[in-house]
Amino acid sequence: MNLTESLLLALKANGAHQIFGIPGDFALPFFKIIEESQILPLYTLSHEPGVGFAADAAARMIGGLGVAAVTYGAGALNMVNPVAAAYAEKSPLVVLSGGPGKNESKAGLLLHHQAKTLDSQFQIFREITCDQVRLDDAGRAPSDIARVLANCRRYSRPVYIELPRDMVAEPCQPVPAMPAAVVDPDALAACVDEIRARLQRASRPALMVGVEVRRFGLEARVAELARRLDLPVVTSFMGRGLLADADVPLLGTYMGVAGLPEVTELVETSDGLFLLGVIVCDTNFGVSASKIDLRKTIQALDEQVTIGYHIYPQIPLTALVDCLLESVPGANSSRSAMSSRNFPRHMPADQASLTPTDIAAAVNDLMAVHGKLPIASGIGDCLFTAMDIEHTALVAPGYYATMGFGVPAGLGLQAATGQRPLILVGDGAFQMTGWELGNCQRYGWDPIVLLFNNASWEMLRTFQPESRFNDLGHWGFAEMAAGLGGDGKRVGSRGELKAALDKAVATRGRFQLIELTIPRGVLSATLERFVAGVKKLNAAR
Ligand SMILES: Cc1ncc(Cc2csc(CCOP(=O)(O)OP(=O)(O)O)c2C)c(N)n1
Ligand SMILES: [Mg+2]
Repeated sequence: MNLTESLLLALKANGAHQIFGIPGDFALPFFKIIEESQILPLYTLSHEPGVGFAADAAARMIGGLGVAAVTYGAGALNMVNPVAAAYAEKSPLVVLSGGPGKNESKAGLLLHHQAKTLDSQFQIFREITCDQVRLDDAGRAPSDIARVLANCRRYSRPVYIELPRDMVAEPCQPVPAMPAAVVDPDALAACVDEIRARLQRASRPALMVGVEVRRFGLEARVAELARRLDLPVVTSFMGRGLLADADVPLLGTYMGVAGLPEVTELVETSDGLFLLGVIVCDTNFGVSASKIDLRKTIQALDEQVTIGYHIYPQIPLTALVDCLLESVPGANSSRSAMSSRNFPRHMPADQASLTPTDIAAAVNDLMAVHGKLPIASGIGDCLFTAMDIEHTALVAPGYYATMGFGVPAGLGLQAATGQRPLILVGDGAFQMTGWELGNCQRYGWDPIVLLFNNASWEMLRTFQPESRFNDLGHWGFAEMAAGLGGDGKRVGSRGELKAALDKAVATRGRFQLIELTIPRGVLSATLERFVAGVKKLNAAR
C-alpha cells in the first residue's frame, strides 16, 4: 500500500464519503491515485471556494468528515475563506493539499505558487485548523494521519494535511485507529448531577440546541433527552434545522428582537437556560432584547461545561448527553411534540409582486404536497426568509456569514446524501459561486435553486441606504441557466412562482433555477425585525 491509499482508507474509516477538489501540478500524482484507487469518489468543481463550501456542507449533512483536495499555493490559498468558515462553525473539514517535494527547494529557485516561503501555506492554515501535518516521512505518516483525523473528529474543526508530491506513492503502513479520549467518570457524574439540580430548581427551564448537536450526531439522543427532562426546545440561529424531524416540543429559533416573541420571551426570561452545543456568538445572541446573563446559564461546548462561575473541563458533548440520558428515567414529557408555530402557507397564485414571505409560503405549500426538501442557504435575506420555512434540514453559514456558500453547499449536500436540495441564494452571492451549477450535468445533480434577485446587496443597503454601490443592476440569471445545463425561469408574480415551482419539482435530472424578481426594499419579516432591532439596540448603546 502507498501513502495516499493509506490516507484515503483512513479518511473513509473516519467517516469521509467523498472528495471534492481541483488538482494542479503539485497535486497531479495525488489526484491520480485518488481517481484510480476508487477508495473515495472524486468530484471536481470549478473554483476552490466552491470546493471548500461543498466539502463543508457534506460534512454538516452526514456528520462525517468533509474532504477538500487542492493544489499547493494558488489552489489551497484560494480556499482559505471556506476553511475559516468551517473553523468558525465547527465543521470537520479535512484539507488535503499537494506540496513541493523535499529536494525542490535545493535548486535555489523560487517555486511557482510560492508566496513568501515554502512553509507559508502551512503557517496560514495553522491559524484556521485544529491540527496540521506535512507527510514528509512515510514511517511517521500512519501515526500522524491517525492523530490529525482523530482531532478533526474530536474537536469538529478543520485539519490540514500537506502531501509533498514526491511522497504520495511511497510505501506506507495502514493508519491505526486512535483510542477514544478518556473521560473522568466522577467529574462527568458530578457535572450531570449539578445540571439536573439546576434544571429541577428552575421555574422556567429551557433547552437551546446548537451546531455541535449535529456535528456529533446527537440529534436523536438530544430529542429523547428533551422529552425525558420535559423541556421546551429552541434552536440557536446557527442551529436552525436541528431536530426538524424529531418528536420534541420545538418552539422555534431564537433570534432575540428579530425572532418570534414567544421564543424570545422564553429564552430571555429563563432561569435555567441549558445551551447544548451552542456557539456563544453575536449572530446567536447579539440581538437579545434583554441581555441574557450567560453566567446563569449551563453551557456545554468545546468539550467543557460551564455552570455559573465554574467549569468542568474534558466533558465531550456525547459523553454528557449519554450520561444525562442514563440519569433520567423514561420519557414523561407532557408537551406537544411540535411547535405551534404558524408558518406562512397557502400563497395566493395571483399577479401580486413577490415578497420573501410569499416565497416562504410557496415553499411550505410545495413541501406540504411533495415532502420536505433539505435546504442549503447562503446569507442575505434568503437566510432570513428560511426562518419562515417549515423546520427541515438546513445548512447555512449563519455565524461566519460568508457569501458564496449556498450553491456549492447544495451540490455537496446532494453528493453526500443523494437528496435533491433546495438552494436559497441572493443575486450578489450567486455572482460569486453560482456558476458551480455548470458541474451538475456531469454528476447528475438537480437542485432547485431559488435566486432572490433584488438587484442589490440589500443586507448592506438596509444599514447604509445612501450608498449607491449597493446597486448591482439586473443580470439575466434565468437566461444563463441553459448554458450551464439547467432550466431557468424568471418570475415576478406569485402566480408565476407557483407555476415555476410546480414545473421544477416535476423536472428531474437538470438543475432548476428560478430567478425571483423582488422589488427594491422589500424585505422578509425577519430581516425587517432584525434591522429594526439592531438599530434600536445601537441607539440605546
Ligand atoms: C465573501 C463575502 N464578501 C462580502 C460580504 C459582505 C456582505 C454581507 S451581505 C452582502 C450583500 C449580499 O447580497 P445578496 O444579493 O447575496 O443578498 P441580499 O443582501 O439578500 O440582497 C455583502 C456584500 C460577505 N458577507 N461575504
Ligand atoms: Mg441581493
